[in-house]
Amino acid sequence: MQSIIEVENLEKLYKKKPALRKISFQVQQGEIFGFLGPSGSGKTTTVKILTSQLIHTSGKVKVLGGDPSRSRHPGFLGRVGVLTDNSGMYERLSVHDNLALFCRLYGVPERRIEAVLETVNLIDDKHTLVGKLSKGMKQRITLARTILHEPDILFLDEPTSALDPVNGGRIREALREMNSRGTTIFLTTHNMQEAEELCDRVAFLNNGEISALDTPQALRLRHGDRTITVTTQQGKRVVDQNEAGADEVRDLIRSGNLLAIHSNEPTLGDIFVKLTGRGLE
Ligand SMILES: Nc1ncnc2c1ncn2[C@@H]1O[C@H](COP(=O)(O)OP(=O)(O)OP(=O)(O)O)[C@@H](O)[C@H]1O
Repeated sequence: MQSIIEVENLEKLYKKKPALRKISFQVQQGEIFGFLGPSGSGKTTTVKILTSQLIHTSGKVKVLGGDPSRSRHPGFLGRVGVLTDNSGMYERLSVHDNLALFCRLYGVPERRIEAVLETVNLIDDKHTLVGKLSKGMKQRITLARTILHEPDILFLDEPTSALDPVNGGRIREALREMNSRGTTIFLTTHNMQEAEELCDRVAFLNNGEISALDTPQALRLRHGDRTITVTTQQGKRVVDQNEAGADEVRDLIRSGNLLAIHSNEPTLGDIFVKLTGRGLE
């Protein structure tokens, strides 16, 4: 697979104070890459550097083969989508008319409007004024605008923060659909459940440093304690996942005393705390 983002020893100082401390990572084409970290860990700073909104202090950054800070290299902006908090929508225009404006701006045919509204599940609100939309719907029309020009990479900074579970779920569904059609997604979040659900790989960012980077499954395997909890009529008991534990579980099944078995796999949030000594919130 090909790297679509390459970051090497990236450092960012704000007035001599480090926000990113020489981090390195690569994102492969077609993946959903999660950047997880608590508030102030450097997620937004990273997204801004990768999308040419901020200049880094030192290190190498390549997005789509070029340095975003220097070049706005040919085709860069046309191949990248960035979802930010600021919707920039006209409240007195309908959903359709807002998107039609952006179609003209991007040089995209208006037939794309139907397709993006399908993706974000807003087709029934095509003629609703943006000012009348709920917060979750506004977030979805902003996503629709971001993907009008079919970007190769989509950068999302906390896309579902402040959304209720239903609207958050709709955004995640839309992201999965876009990813299945080939869009690479770089997602920052402090919502570890969102990361577990969506991401092929995750990086843990803490205080401007990457403390782990792998698939959620590999992280769980590496940091799990390989035990299971069995529930019997007498209560709960933790059993090691080894031969002695297997004998114990077999005996419980034979005796008819076993009520439930649960794996004790850690969540990404548990692993984050274990590695960094702090939570994600
Ligand atoms: N313009 C700025 N000037 C000075 N310091 C800044 C500036 N922007 C960010 N910082 C500092 O850099 C560090 C990283 O901030 P950043 O916004 O990248 O973190 P974040 O992980 O995105 O946090 P959040 O989840 O709260 O948005 C923080 O200590 C922040 O105070």
